[in-house]
Amino acid sequence: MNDLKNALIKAQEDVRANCPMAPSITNFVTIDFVANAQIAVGGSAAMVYMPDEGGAMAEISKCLYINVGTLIPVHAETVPNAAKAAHEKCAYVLDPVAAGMGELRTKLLTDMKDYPPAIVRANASEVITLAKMWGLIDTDEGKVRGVDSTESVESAREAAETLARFIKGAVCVSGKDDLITDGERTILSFGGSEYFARITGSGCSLGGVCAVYHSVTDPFTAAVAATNAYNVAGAMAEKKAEGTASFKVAFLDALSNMTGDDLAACPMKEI
Ligand SMILES: Nc1ncnc2c1ncn2[C@@H]1O[C@H](COP(=O)(O)OP(=O)(O)O)[C@@H](O)[C@H]1O
Ligand SMILES: Cc1ncsc1CCOP(=O)(O)O
Ligand SMILES: [Mg+2]
Repeated sequence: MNDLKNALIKAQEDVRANCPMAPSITNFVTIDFVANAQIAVGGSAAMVYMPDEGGAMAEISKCLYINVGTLIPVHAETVPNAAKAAHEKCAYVLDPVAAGMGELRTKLLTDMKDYPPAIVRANASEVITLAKMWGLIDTDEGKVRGVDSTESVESAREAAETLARFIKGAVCVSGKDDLITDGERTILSFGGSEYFARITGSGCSLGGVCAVYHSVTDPFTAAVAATNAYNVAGAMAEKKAEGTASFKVAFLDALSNMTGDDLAACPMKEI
């Protein structure tokens, strides 16, 4: 655990020192929150849409963020172009929002098996569904109910570990407690706030923040750094919040003051 804590401290220092740009192809609902969270932790944001833009961004950044939350026809070209370019030239974080819903989403996510992300950040249902889609596990679990999870974080452990080994990266399953694994090590990160489940975009923005940290460190450390940042900042924000809107503001404030020591102090447990 001490090695991990030191890596978290270094990751936060490197992000603040280098302000890495982690470009996103992300949904229209939460795009502003994603950009603001990325900037708050010390990174820089650039949101793109067009079929040639993800490839161009893969040339000038270390990690892209792809979130399939609100698909429109242009994404049929934009998403695979960006994912292929990022897989070859740098890396990408995937949020498979509402995996299993609709033909285009299913095709885009299924095809990503051939050019996988370095980090999958999703809720339990989405992680189980993606692992099933890629033929990595066989289970009756993984029922899709729009963008929210119907499964517990613990029930996604096998799917997450199998997926992490397949992508040779990390999987972060979010929920009340968050599970992060690289297929060898699996940890739980604690904290956060129930307010997260009452605002939209906490999951989406967490994926964008994973991409910022993965621009300076390995997938597992990056996924833990982002998750711990949310757990620490979420707990701080809850103390100030008077409702969901003031929670969101206080959360971004806390994220913008995040230090490496805060990330290392977040309660974690190896399981
Ligand atoms: N009940 C909860 N208590 C504490 N933190 C939570 C809770 N529900 C979600 N979170 C946090 O909210 C963020 C987004 O997770 P989640 O809501 O599972 O993603 P999604 O929005 O994609 O379904 C994560 O940082 C997670 O830890
Ligand atoms: C509500 C909604 N609909 C399509 S994408 C989206 C945002 C989901 O955000 P999150 O999974 O972070 O709550
Ligand atoms: Mg989500």
